[in-house]
Amino acid sequence: MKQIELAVIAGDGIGKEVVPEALRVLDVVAEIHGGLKFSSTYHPWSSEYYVQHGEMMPKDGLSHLTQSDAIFLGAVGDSSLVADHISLGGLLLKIRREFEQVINIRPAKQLKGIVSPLGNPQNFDIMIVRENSEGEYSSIGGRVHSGEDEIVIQNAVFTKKGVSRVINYAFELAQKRSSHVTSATKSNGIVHSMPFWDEVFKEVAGNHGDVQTNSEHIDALSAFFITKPQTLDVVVASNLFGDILSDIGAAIMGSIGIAPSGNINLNGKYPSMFEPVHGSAPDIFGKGIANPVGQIWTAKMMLDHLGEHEMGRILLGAIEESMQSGIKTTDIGGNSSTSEVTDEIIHKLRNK
Ligand SMILES: NC(=O)c1ccc[n+]([C@@H]2O[C@H](COP(=O)([O-])OP(=O)(O)OC[C@H]3O[C@@H](n4cnc5c(N)ncnc54)[C@H](O)[C@@H]3O)[C@@H](O)[C@H]2O)c1
Ligand SMILES: O=C(O)C[C@@H](O)C(=O)O
Ligand SMILES: [K+]
Ligand SMILES: [Mn+2]
Repeated sequence: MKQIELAVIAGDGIGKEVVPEALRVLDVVAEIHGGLKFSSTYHPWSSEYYVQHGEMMPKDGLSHLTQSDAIFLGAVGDSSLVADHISLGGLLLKIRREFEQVINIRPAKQLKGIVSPLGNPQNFDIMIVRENSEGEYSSIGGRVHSGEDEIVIQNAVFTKKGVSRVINYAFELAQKRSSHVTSATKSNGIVHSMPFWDEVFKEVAGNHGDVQTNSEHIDALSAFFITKPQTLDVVVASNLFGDILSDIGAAIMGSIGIAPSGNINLNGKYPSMFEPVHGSAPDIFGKGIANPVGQIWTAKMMLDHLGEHEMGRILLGAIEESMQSGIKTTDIGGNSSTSEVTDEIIHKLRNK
């Protein structure tokens, strides 16, 4: 029996609704597999936890996660309780950084049974490779003086190590796909970091002669996601550009509610973390209508990461069959509840 230890952080808002649903699905996956068992350790770290304890997680919180095979997270953020930069900084971004989850992979492709809002979507299949540890998300800078004299500085950090690492990852991934990498740049306006990004991209491209490349400014590339997504394969981007592109990728698939992601640790020192692209969606929390597909597809990515590719393939098939049968939440044009969608996915899984 292969025992998989999961550290589970449902977090805030709809994270608390979709994580239990995906765990229900994973238990069925284990049952069908026959030789697999998930054992979950739940951590209540969230904005509510902050209100009670004055911090998003205990001081030794990370040490509770190190032994797990993977971290399975929902969403973090409840600005009615804690400012977003405190809640995300104290939990989500802290885990990404301290566990050296330096790459964030976010697929955007058409799923059977889900209608893209694009008029002519032409079967796109994109993988966004987002730098996940530095760039625009660096907490370097500060605020001085006040009122009309206030000065605010936010620095972006781009290291040779970090940039070449994410670009190399993108090229290696492209070699397993359609062998094409698009770089998201903005070297016409951001005059230090982005020309540097372009140089590193060229250098890495030179070592991967079999991979086709192009480089697009982020504004134009954002539009290409809408006008010609079928021309994109792997898209490599800095932390902020990758964040924005992944919401566009989710939108052209049909909803932010279905997009999955993996925060990948490459050096094996710490576990990787899997979470949907979406946040805590306070506008729909508590209504039972959150789309669980993002969290369940995320579970599929986690299965792949844990070497269970066959189960991952079966799970994605079950998601697509459920969507084709019309059991969907309202964000993708259905009228089913969160748990009805999960039940249908489980039903399809059992009939595979
Ligand atoms: N990785 C994360 O944990 C993460 C990601 C994004 C935002 N956040 C946080 O979440 C909070 C809300 O942020 P936001 O509103 O910018 O983004 P959001 O992704 O939570 O919501 C954006 C819109 O998408 C809808 N939506 C999101 N997930 C859905 C789902 N599963 N099913 C159906 N509809 C869904 C919401 O109802 C909302 O209309 C903030 O505190 C933010 O900081 C966290
Ligand atoms: O990384 C962020 O900015 C948080 C959230 O928007 C995400 O995409 O995970
Ligand atoms: K999330
Ligand atoms: Mn985001």
